[in-house]
Amino acid sequence: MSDTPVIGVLALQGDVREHLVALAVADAVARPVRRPEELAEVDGLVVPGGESTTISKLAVLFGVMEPLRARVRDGMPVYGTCAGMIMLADKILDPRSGQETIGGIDMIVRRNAFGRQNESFEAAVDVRGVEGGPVEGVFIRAPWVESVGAAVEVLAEHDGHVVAVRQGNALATSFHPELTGDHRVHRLFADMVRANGAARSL
Ligand SMILES: NC(=O)CC[C@H](N)C(=O)O
Repeated sequence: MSDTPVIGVLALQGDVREHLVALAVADAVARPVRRPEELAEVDGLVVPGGESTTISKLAVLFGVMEPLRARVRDGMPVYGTCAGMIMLADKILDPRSGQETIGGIDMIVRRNAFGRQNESFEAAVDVRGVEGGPVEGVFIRAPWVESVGAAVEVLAEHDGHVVAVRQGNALATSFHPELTGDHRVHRLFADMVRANGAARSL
């Protein structure tokens, strides 16, 4: 892999375009991914925000769910925002019927958790590993992380709830940095993809 990683955005449903733009700003080559052949060609993957039940069902329909699980198990860097965070949870509370996840992060996530209190809101969030002050967290019917296993690093909390985590090469945020002009979290992820590529070519 050259210094410019190729990062896919799972393009089944959700805010794919915004992630493609954010990744390009973060000096990655960004591509939509729908099919297993496209997944095989990327160095890392973003799972966007949207509606997690729909993304789950379409992933099964497009035959990409098992390949996604295999690549995440194999250590491909992956970043999920909002619905994407839900997709990366090993377990979700109150899943809709037929809703599956890719998994990869040992956490239990509650869907629409902030929604009951506050449908959508913005808040300054300090994210460990992101330099230069808090990021603007855009929360839209956002999940929160109810509990995490020992291998999971908590990167941020809001109102006493965990909203950003990392486990190895998997990163997830409840909020949507792709909807702001501040792409520091995407840079952090692009750096994770670069570091993973460098480690593999040793
Ligand atoms: N902004 C979002 O991605 C919302 C996620 C949505 N509430 C879900 O459960 O999938």
